[in-house]
Amino acid sequence: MDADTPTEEVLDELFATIESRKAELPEDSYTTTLFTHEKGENYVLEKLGEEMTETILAAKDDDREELLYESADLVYHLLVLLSMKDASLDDLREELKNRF
Ligand SMILES: N=c1c2ncn([C@@H]3O[C@H](COP(=O)(O)OP(=O)(O)OP(=O)(O)O)[C@@H](O)[C@H]3O)c2ncn1[C@@H]1O[C@H](COP(=O)(O)O)[C@@H](O)[C@H]1O
Repeated sequence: MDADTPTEEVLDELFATIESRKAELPEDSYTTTLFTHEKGENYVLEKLGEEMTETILAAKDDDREELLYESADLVYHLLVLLSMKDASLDDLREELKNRF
């Protein structure tokens, strides 16, 4: 993903990057550390809990900038979890669509 990615394609690009990290496990990648952590998926679950808490605190503080920053951390870690469980962004879209 780079700065030229159209905004509406960012989630797809991010998920594709996560899938690529999962397949290739490059050494200098934060995403790789999530896929290879000694605590396994529990580490990602802990990170999700932390990011959720930080998101809630930002909302309670009415700190819009922090809310967006922590929400982005939360969404990124959620996408890593979906990838870890062999679910895709399209699976998530399908689930949401079924609720219309
Ligand atoms: N979107 C993200 C992304 N969001 C959050 N993070 C990392 O998630 C970690 C969050 O951990 P913490 O909350 O402990 O860190 P923090 O935010 O500095 O600390 P707090 O102030 O929130 O407590 C940080 O190390 C962030 O760098 C991310 N790391 C990577 N990505 C994307 O994934 C792509 C691939 O990244 P690599 O795998 O590193 O190549 C990147 O190009 C980005 O597009």
